[in-house]
Amino acid sequence: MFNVYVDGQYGTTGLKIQEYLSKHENVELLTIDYEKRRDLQTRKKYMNEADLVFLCLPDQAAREAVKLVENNKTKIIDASTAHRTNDDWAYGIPELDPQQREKIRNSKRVSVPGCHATASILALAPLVNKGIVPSDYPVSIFSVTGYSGGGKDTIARYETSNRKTYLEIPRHYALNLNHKHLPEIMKYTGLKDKPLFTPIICNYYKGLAVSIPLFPKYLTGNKSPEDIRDFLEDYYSEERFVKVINSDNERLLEDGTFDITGCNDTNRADIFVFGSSERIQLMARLDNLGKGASGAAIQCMNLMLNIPEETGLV
Ligand SMILES: NC(=O)C1=CN([C@@H]2O[C@H](COP(=O)(O)OP(=O)(O)OC[C@H]3O[C@@H](n4cnc5c(N)ncnc54)[C@H](OP(=O)(O)O)[C@@H]3O)[C@@H](O)[C@H]2O)C=CC1
Ligand SMILES: CC(=O)N[C@@H](CCC(=O)OP(=O)(O)O)C(=O)O
Repeated sequence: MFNVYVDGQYGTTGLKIQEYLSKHENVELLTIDYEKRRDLQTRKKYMNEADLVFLCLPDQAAREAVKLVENNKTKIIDASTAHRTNDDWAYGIPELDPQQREKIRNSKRVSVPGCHATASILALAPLVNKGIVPSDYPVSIFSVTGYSGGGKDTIARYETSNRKTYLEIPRHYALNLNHKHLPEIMKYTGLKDKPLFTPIICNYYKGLAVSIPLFPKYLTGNKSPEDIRDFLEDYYSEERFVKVINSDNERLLEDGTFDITGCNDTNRADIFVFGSSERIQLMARLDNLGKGASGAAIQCMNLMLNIPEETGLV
């Protein structure tokens, strides 16, 4: 049995991680009283008692929390953006390449990827790595997400009875074109130029999908959608949590539209390749609180504690 502590356990990702841990047979959860959740000494005590700590905090608080661990035993998984491009931390996508799972397994410090970043990297990284999408390709990523990705303050704004009318409609954000997930997307796909990334937050709780247009005549070898789909299917063929969806019956709803919530309540990411010999739409969907955050954190924990990777996950 491993002792596990969640710092920020009353926040959105923290509560979701706790939900997973409460059903996990290999771990004992160290709980902190709600009133003590920001008390430095109590947090420090739990962190140093634990075999593994999840940080579910804002970036600056996560950086400070790392310093509270004063022993060599406690492993840390950080859900924030603070350490995602730091080479001393392993990046928490086991499916990234053939080495990544081992890196996570052997690391005491693992950073959980951003939700938009996970979907974008799973779709693009193998293609850039193989040279099919040139590393200087002008990539554009369009992402539609539920509001839980914004954390408890955003959730409260959406769920109050007298909410602003504009929250009822989809809203583009990060229009400074400098969203915080861009550095990790560049680092782990190998893209040389910053993608044009447009996220849109909508009036539903969870579920996210990225759409990435690709024009075959600018890809290496003028690839068709079938070529790209076959390549990705082969690349992820051994993976339990990444699926390339091939059949049209599974791809679309009965009226021909796409279901952004199709991976909700799972730790799965689904990849889709639509299009023709002229235009391709590469898409990936996930639960932003599942494979996009807390599910990915549990998957990494299992690896770091040498527990079967899929334990507690569907
Ligand atoms: N929501 C999502 O889909 C995802 C979130 N993340 C990342 O996970 C982290 C947590 O996000 P999320 O759960 O959504 O955020 P929330 O705002 O829902 O929760 C954050 C929690 O951290 C606590 N907290 C804040 N500052 C401190 C501090 N100095 N000391 C101790 N506790 C503190 C808050 O306490 P209090 O109750 O007092 O406010 C709150 O409980 C963020 O870095 C976020 O970027 C990553 C992937 C996806
Ligand atoms: C809807 C919404 O606001 N989503 C968040 C991302 C959620 C996520 O992946 O978490 P990190 O903050 O840890 O990167 C955003 O785009 O900033």
